Amino acid sequence: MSRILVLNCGSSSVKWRLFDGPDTVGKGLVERVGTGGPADHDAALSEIMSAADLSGLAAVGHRVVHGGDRFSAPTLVTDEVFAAVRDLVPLAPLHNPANLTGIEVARRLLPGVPQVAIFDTAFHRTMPAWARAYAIDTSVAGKWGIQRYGFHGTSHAYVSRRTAALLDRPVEHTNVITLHLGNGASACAVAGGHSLITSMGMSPLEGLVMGTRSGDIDPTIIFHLRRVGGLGVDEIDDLLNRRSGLMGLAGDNDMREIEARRDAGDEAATLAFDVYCQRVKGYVGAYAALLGRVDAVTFTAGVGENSAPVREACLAGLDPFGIAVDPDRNAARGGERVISPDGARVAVCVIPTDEELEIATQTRTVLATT
Ligand SMILES: Nc1ncnc2c1ncn2[C@@H]1O[C@H](COP(=O)(O)OP(=O)(O)O)[C@@H](O)[C@H]1O
Ligand SMILES: CC(=O)OP(=O)(O)O
Ligand SMILES: [Mg+2]
Repeated sequence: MSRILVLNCGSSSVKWRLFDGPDTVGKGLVERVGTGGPADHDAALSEIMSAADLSGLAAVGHRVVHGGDRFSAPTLVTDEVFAAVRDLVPLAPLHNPANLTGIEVARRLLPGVPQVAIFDTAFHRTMPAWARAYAIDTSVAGKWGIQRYGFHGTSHAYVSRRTAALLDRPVEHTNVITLHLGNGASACAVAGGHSLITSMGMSPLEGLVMGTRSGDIDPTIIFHLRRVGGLGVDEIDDLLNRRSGLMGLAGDNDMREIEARRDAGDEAATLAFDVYCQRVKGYVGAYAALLGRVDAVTFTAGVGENSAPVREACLAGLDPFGIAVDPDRNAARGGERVISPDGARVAVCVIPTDEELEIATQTRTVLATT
């Protein structure tokens, strides 16, 4: 059976996994990278690739965050595809550079091994026109390619499918609100297995509060900082992408630290926690309205899988919507699980995401057709 290496370069971590057929034969995680720029990612990757036994590889599958208008399926990386991903860097400044570094390092160390790109945006290409459009002049939007794309698609697709399986329901008749809460964070309303709408937009900056990203803000803030505050456009970009979110509100992007400080009575950490969780709750309400019927709400990724206090706060007070969390089930640890009380109208689930498995599976489909 063929061996596949998967590289998932996120904004704060590099995850890698080596598959031999369906089995995982090696894996690792390098955390807290990215603060020192792409050099960080290059070093982490070179370390990984020298530590693992990469003989007999059939392919390397790469997570690529922004695929723009062009990519809606897993794609063999050619020079031309590489250039197209590079052209999208301005729309995913924390991610596409790291993804390109991953491809470059893999090409350098594994010459002749096919490289396959799996795009975060692909799952959301089914979003209806009203979910993709921003309400601005359509001629301006058309000229500059301004539209909503959505991200974390590999994760939203995987956990919504696993949610249906856990609940023993057919995917095509299951509506799930998936909450991917990692360093980057996004919500998705998945209707019958398809993305209906998601909180990230043209770039991974829109929507929920994140580790270092603001999520939704009034665009006037940008004009004001430019015109009145005298900040440059690049400074504002840096502020909103790298120095906002939990980091901006409390000086730390790691939810573990925010929780520890909140427990100790720290006001900034308490405010950061509240802004973060109330934003999630607002999206859950909005997406319940858009879906009409909600069968499940599923938490995933670093914060969603591990933080009982965040899960509790995000859904507190939603009993009138049939959404509730059982405190003991929420506090227990484990793999795929239901944390709502028995008989609740909406199942609340925790599903560990597995972007790497999904990427390996999709990489094999490309190999099978080329
Ligand atoms: N036990 C925990 N409690 C709260 N947050 C946690 C815990 N473990 C991990 N996290 C959070 O998960 C984040 C990383 O999530 P992850 O999905 O791996 O990120 P990414 O893929 O975006 O780099 C960390 O920044 C940290 O805040
Ligand atoms: C798209 C995105 O924000 O990814 P990550 O959560 O890995 O930073
Ligand atoms: Mg991630």
